[in-house]
Amino acid sequence: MPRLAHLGLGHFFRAHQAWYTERANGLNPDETWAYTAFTGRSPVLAEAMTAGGDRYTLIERGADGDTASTITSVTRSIPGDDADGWVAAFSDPELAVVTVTVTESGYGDAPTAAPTRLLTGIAARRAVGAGPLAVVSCDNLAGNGEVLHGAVARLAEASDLALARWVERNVTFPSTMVDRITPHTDDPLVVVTEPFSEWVIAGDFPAGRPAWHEVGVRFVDDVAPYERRKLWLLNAAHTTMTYLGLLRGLETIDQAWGDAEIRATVEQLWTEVRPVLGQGLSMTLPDDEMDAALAALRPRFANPRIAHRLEQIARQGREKLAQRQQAIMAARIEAGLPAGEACEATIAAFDEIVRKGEFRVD
Ligand SMILES: NC(=O)c1ccc[n+]([C@@H]2O[C@H](COP(=O)([O-])OP(=O)(O)OC[C@H]3O[C@@H](n4cnc5c(N)ncnc54)[C@H](O)[C@@H]3O)[C@@H](O)[C@H]2O)c1
Ligand SMILES: O=P(O)(O)OC[C@@H](O)[C@@H](O)[C@H](O)[C@H](O)CO
Repeated sequence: MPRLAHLGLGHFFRAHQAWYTERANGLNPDETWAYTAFTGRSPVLAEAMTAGGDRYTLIERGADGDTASTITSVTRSIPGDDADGWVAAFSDPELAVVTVTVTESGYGDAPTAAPTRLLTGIAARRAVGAGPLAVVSCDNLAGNGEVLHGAVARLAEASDLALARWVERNVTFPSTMVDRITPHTDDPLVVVTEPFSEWVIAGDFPAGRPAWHEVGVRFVDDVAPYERRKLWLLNAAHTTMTYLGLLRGLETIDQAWGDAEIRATVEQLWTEVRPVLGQGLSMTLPDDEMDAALAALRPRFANPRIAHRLEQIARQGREKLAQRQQAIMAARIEAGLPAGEACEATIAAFDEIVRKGEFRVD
């Protein structure tokens, strides 16, 4: 039985966590790890993956060409509404790690959101004495592990105090910084992503994990400075390019980056972010790490072949702005600085898009 489970089978999981696992398996053929992957909502992708023998093609699309590989680390794909399949996966003592990518909206208290479903699985696991587990959020949320832990703990405390105690003793919620630009594609068995990839993890894995550390994953004591770096430099820049770009009739990130005024606004955003990047954190990354991140970001945004659509990034705009531009502005104001023109311009563009009603931002 697979020792890994995933909630939120989609594009990013297959370009990132499943890809790292595939590579770790390649280096450790005697100790391979496999995934059971559950969709978050619609069953369509699980059905397509099953019909395709759970093998899919990952295309790493650089500015100059493609590299294609077949990924086999997902061995079972299950529709998210298969409650029996979910309970069976959690009841298996072999299960060691559950990764999660359900978007920002998947952390609420709806029955279909991640916390409720995880608690159902964890309760089943406790009932059969199947042992400890790591639950790893891989969504673009600040403090994603803490957020998920808090949500699961609150639900447990409200329903069953003994279960809440069991969660505290047996389930860990590592925090992660995840990065790999992965646009959505139409073919369910083909995932297109960029060559760049990063995964930084802080936290314990009480039942073990794949040898991700052998394939570039960094294990650190505190992931917050890495998350902050990525969220405020990359994701905030995506948000700025998206709303400014849509207002100008542009369609993709590389087009927005190619617009001199938008590019200048992004560079201005990075200037606004820099003095507050470490604010409220216990450590700040060294300047040269920031410079390296920005030097890598410019060609990533310019990649003309990745076609990352602004309409995709525009979704869930309010949640994203709260974590990105509004958080940056709050940090600047707290530091006695002006709120920041690039952040204000992004929010004004978002408001204009909402007013016009041409694009979905919810
Ligand atoms: N695509 C990227 O470039 C990228 C990069 C880094 C991180 N991420 C993170 O991964 C997340 C998913 O991205 P993706 O490209 O895989 O999207 P996707 O649409 O391909 O897959 C999203 C998955 O989440 C599920 N889901 C969505 N909303 C949900 C909800 N409210 N409750 C429960 N399940 C829900 C969907 O059913 C689906 O299984 C992003 O929101 C982001 O946090 C994505
Ligand atoms: O994934 P979202 O929807 O939070 O934001 C859209 C993009 O900014 C995002 O997916 C990036 O491509 C990604 O975070 C790169 O690692």
